[in-house]
Amino acid sequence: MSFLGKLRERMFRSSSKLDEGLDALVAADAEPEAEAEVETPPEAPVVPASPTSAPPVVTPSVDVPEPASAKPSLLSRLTGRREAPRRVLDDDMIEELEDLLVQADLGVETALKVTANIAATRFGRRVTTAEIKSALADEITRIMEPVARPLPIYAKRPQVVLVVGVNGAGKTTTIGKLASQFRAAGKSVIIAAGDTFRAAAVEQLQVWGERAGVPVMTAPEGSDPASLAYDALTRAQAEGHDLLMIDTAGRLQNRADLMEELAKIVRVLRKKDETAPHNTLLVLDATTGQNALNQVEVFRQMSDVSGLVMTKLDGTARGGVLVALADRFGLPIHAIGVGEQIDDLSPFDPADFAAALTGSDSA
Ligand SMILES: Nc1nc2c(ncn2[C@@H]2O[C@H](COP(=O)(O)OP(=O)(O)OP(=O)(O)O)[C@@H](O)[C@H]2O)c(=O)[nH]1
Repeated sequence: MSFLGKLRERMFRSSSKLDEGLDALVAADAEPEAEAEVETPPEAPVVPASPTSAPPVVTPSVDVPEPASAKPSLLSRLTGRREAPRRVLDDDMIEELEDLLVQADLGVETALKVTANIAATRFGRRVTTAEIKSALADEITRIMEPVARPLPIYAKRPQVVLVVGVNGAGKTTTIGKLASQFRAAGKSVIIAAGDTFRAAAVEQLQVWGERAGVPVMTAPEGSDPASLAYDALTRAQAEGHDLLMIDTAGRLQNRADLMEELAKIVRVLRKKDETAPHNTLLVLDATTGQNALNQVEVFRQMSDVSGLVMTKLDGTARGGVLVALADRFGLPIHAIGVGEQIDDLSPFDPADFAAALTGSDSA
């Protein structure tokens, strides 16, 4: 199955609220085709309806508005098939679209920006659901394109990747998936189980290490994570590994302690390599919706976050938060998690994501 197919199937398996909402948006107030009378924007040229032309092809990039009072095409009258319902894009519809986007976790700021851009070239026009979905997908793609960047791989060996995020966000799983992908790409990887306070977290990482075929360095429960990080970097250098991935604790309950713990890990890593860590990956759980924005703020205060991985995009209708994140922070999005299996981590493709989120066919 193509990535888009898989993403679509998984991302909103439980419910595609935005997709359904957009369908309802136009259908709710659709005008009978032949009766719609709206004012054509004065500056817009009017395209005469040709009696022999096919039903209008809906493309968001066409700036020429539909004639407001267009009758059903000859083809649709002959075949008796209904054309797609249309609704005038007016203030009411824009407001409803904004609400829909806010509900889909794009956040108020991003929702307003996106709808304003859609309205800029279409206000007063009679639009179909497909046109709105496609326009929305284009806007989302435009926001996301600058941030869609795979985890950079440097010539520097070992490249140290610090992985941060709250408990349960999917750090361990993501480290396992990434390690497996890097191994498949011929890189040698070593993992350090830096959440030394939770035996279960260490065990889980060992399971993932086995699955990925990658060694996992551990330390006794309750020992200093910075000391483990130091030992792990020493070993990675001695054994010539390409990548060292360091898991960390995610106890936000005691923010000051966590901040000190992360700072200390960075300090000791720099004793061995002053350029380390080379990446600080923040793992976020899509199902937390807008809370993910707060987590970025908090972790940016605690560490030098260089990129994001968004997990659990399968089966949530809250994936829109990724758009808000891209719009607000502009941090690179390296990958997205779409399941619990080892190969369920995909590079982030903005057009595919936008198509899956909106239910559009434009990708
Ligand atoms: N559906 C789904 N589940 C995921 C994904 N990524 C992680 N999970 C699940 O989320 C749960 C938490 O993942 P972990 O990797 O243990 O999270 P963590 O951040 O390491 O959490 P702690 O070990 O508590 O610090 C596990 O049950 C994973 O299987 C994903 O992309 N999709």
